[in-house]
Amino acid sequence: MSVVVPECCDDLKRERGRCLFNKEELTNILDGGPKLTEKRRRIEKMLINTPELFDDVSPDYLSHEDRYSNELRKATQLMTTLEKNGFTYNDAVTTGTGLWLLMDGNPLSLHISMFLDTIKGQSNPQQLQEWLPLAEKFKIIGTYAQTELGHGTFVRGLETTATYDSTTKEFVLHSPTITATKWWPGALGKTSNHAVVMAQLYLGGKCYGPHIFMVQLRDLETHRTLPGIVVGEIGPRLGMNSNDNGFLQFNHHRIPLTNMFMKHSQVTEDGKYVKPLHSKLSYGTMVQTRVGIVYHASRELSRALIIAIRYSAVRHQSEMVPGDPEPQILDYQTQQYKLLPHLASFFALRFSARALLEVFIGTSAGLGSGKMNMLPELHALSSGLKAVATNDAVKGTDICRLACGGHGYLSSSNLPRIYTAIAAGITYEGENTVLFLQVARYLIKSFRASSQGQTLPFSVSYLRVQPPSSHAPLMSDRGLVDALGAGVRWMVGEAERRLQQLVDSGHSPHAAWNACSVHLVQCADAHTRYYICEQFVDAVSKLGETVSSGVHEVLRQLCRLYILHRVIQTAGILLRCGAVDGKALTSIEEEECHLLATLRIQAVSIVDAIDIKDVFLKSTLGAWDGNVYQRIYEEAQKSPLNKSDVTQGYYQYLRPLMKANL
Ligand SMILES: CCC/C=C/C(=O)SCCNC(=O)CCNC(=O)[C@H](O)C(C)(C)COP(=O)([O-])OP(=O)([O-])OC[C@H]1O[C@@H](n2cnc3c(N)ncnc32)[C@H](O)[C@@H]1OP(=O)([O-])[O-]
Ligand SMILES: Cc1cc2nc3c(=O)[nH]c(=O)nc-3n(C[C@H](O)[C@H](O)[C@H](O)COP(=O)(O)OP(=O)(O)OC[C@H]3O[C@@H](n4cnc5c(N)ncnc54)[C@H](O)[C@@H]3O)c2cc1C
Repeated sequence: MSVVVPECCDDLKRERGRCLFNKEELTNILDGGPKLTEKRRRIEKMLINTPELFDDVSPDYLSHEDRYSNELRKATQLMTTLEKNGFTYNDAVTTGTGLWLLMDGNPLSLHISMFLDTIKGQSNPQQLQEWLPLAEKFKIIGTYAQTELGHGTFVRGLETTATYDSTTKEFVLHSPTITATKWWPGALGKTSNHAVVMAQLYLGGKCYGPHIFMVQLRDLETHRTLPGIVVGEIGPRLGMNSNDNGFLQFNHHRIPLTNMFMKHSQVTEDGKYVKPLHSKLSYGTMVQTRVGIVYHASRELSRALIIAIRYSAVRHQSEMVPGDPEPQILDYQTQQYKLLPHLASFFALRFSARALLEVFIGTSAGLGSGKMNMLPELHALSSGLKAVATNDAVKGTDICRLACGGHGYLSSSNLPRIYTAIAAGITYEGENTVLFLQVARYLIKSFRASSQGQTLPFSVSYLRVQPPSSHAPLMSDRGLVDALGAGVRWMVGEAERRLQQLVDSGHSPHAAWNACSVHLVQCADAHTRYYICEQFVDAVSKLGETVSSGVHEVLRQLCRLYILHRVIQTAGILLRCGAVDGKALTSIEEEECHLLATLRIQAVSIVDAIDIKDVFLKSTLGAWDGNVYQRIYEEAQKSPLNKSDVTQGYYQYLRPLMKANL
């Protein structure tokens, strides 16, 4: 049974008819300018015209092995299509487009991200010349092998050793225990023939801490594992099952001296160690990846929002007024409250991701000329934003799923897959609590430095002990952001006081730190969100002069909603430090409800402006035409169980049970 699909259902037509702003202009802002929109669309067109990039059968119906092969087929096709058409894999990553065709964890993602980034960021000139062309042309395929069975977070605790043998000018890589087994790296199991491996460097019996090594794992002709190496796949996971996350053990495996990445620290032929300019430069690939994850999280959240908001405009349920037709569920205030603050979050994250990228580019340029002073600021910002972005994207995506009721639980809605993919982001690339604790360390250090009269770097300058008083009226955007800043300053001051009190009463600084760590994580979260609010307000006010009034108004409303929501979430702290009073909070709550109703009218148009095509949304609930029920029904027909009326299971199990004398 198939029906003629209307261009777009009446509900969505009506929603789109109410649009009060120029969608294309908003699309351009989100992309970073009209040229980037145009480029993204060119890539999309090319991909859409490549049928090999699509699934014949939903991966849900494939075996574990077939899922992997199918994803590998698409990933390799994607890389060749991009290359042939004059684009790079980076174009597919930065626009999000290509990856959405593969997104259940694809076996080349670690190669095009962390493997290449390590080669670019950690190689000396000779290494770069040797490895980069090979990796860029896929002559070698690699991954980033750091985490072990026993340690992921605590990089200094890794157990894999790289012991230098000056007689042969080789490193001997070894996994001395079961817990030293590398565990988790994407594409390590079956795809990669190389890996960048984090291992403890030993010279003359002394350990110099974790360093990075280029290691060939498999023969380049036969793809068989090399002697001295055991490698395999770790088995099914919550999601991302089309990637071959792997394990790896070394048994006194030898690699040449020149395979240690030597841009920052070096080992000479006679086994002498040359220190890097900063001891954490070898963590550079992680920092770079965290910057990218902020974008990635915002993109995944936006996919979920498009699906849930379009569906909420199509779905009618219950009676708002007895006897009236069933309303669109988007008309319920509670539905608006579920979805619209997350829509505001998406914009906030997108603008913050851009600001972070600029800090990253600036810091990297500085590193090139030996300037290390921006590194702590970049580490704190990238850690905090990675944690907030993934936490919020996971929460927001799940709320989108719940907001779609039962149908959100269907695989064909694509919400479960978006959720499981982004859920991993809370853990990988630095578990979020751990990253927040790194931010907290920076906050406390900055707060103490300020007490001693030192000038603070820009992202923490508002923490200075005697800040200038805010002149903005409290209820203005700036006034509320200042109030949030005052709240964070109070929290950090309180954390510092508690730490000091514990130390004064005889606790060691480390024990005191652990005893305050719940509060410290809250400080880091609040600080990062304050930064995000600032970036959002700045971005909207800067755009003010350059964009049409309709677009500016929508952005202003989204920014306002983000700030109001944040103030309500932090009400307890803001009341305690006197930054707001109960009366102000009541009016903020009322304003938020009013804003939800205002934004609701534009909600479908706003998600349209995010401009993600149906082939990338892959959702029965979120397609442009709103033809939800027909799509769900047709997807169900593809279930292999529907191939026959009576399944084998009936003959094998059900019938014998029915015939048994129980
Ligand atoms: C994409 C999908 C695939 C996924 C892939 C993966 O997951 S791959 C696997 C991903 N795995 C992970 O992400 C693992 C997560 N774990 C880690 O990254 C590290 O173990 C750590 C950062 C938690 C601690 O590191 P540690 O024990 O070595 O350090 P410490 O705590 O003793 O602090 C000492 C000082 O160093 C400073 N500092 C630290 N890092 C940086 C930096 N990058 N830059 C600058 N500075 C940095 C810190 O602020 C402190 O400064 P202070 O206060 O003294 O001035
Ligand atoms: C899908 C996926 C893909 C991955 N891909 C890769 C990859 O390509 N390459 C790679 O090398 N690794 C990869 N990883 C591994 C990932 O980086 C680690 O899992 C991550 O760094 C967390 O480390 P862990 O698993 O040891 O967690 P743990 O550190 O054991 O965390 C467990 C709990 O302990 C808490 N905890 C730990 N330390 C502290 C502390 N100091 N203070 C307070 N609480 C603490 C954490 O907050 C958490 O609640 C991947 C993981 C996943 C899930």
